[in-house]
Amino acid sequence: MATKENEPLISTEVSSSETERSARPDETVLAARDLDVYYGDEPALQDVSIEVPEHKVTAIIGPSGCGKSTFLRSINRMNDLIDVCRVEGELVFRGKDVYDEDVDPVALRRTVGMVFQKPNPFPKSIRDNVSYGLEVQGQSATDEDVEQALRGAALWDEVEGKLDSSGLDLSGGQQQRLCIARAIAPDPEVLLMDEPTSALDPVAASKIEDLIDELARDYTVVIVTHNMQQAARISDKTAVFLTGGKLVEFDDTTKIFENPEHREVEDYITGKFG
Ligand SMILES: Nc1ncnc2c1ncn2[C@@H]1O[C@H](COP(=O)(O)OP(=O)(O)OP(=O)(O)O)[C@@H](O)[C@H]1O
Repeated sequence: MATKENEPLISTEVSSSETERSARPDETVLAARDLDVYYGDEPALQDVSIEVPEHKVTAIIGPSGCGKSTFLRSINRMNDLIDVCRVEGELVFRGKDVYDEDVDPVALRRTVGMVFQKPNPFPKSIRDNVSYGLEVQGQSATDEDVEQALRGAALWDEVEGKLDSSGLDLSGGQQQRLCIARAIAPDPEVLLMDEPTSALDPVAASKIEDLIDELARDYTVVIVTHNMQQAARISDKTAVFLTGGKLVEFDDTTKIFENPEHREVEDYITGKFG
């Protein structure tokens, strides 16, 4: 759908590191091919095909109930925990279908970590929260591992010297960065983030956005967000799901926000529906 020249629907100003990232060629690390997901007989995703590029930020946007979280949970098989959920089609990570019988979901979740909407640290010390990320995978965590993960989550400077205090005593934004530290401790390749800033105040949210930009240097990030400005600011690629769990458009973020192909996408982005 063409828009008037020089009139983007949403401004997609990018930071310098995003420009560096955008200049890198896309190398697919994760691909959904004709993916269908059902809850009982109800389809939540229909015929979704998408190629997620390595070390870039891919945003998943769309109205409530269109299957964004379902898609994210399909990638690291969190949907396995829902009895009525059934997956058809392919979800290939580094050439291997994650639904193959010989894939261990726990090992998969080490490589494909997840951060949720509401910060959910355990009622344990900051150190134990981070160590858990490794210990759940059967590895022990050294002080260096803990420091490295906290540094990676841009939290170290705020918690150095109080690693034994409770993770629950941190602010909401710090708790979310602690959850990110827990997710990156086992050194995953992919980080799935399900609306990671929607429970935070704008300052805390902005810190997480900056952090996501940093994280994309080391990890491939897939983020679900309701906030279109956020998707425009931080992502390289954007996938737009619309009602019925269909992927309507997937392209460079600038293209999606400045000149989408589909009228439904333009209507969604300009707030005409959704
Ligand atoms: N555990 C479940 N059991 C049955 N149906 C479910 C379950 N989880 C999600 N659904 C249904 O699947 C569809 C997609 O839900 P999903 O949570 O993936 O959408 P979403 O786009 O992430 O929504 P939101 O933006 O509101 O979080 C919805 O119709 C929802 O009701």
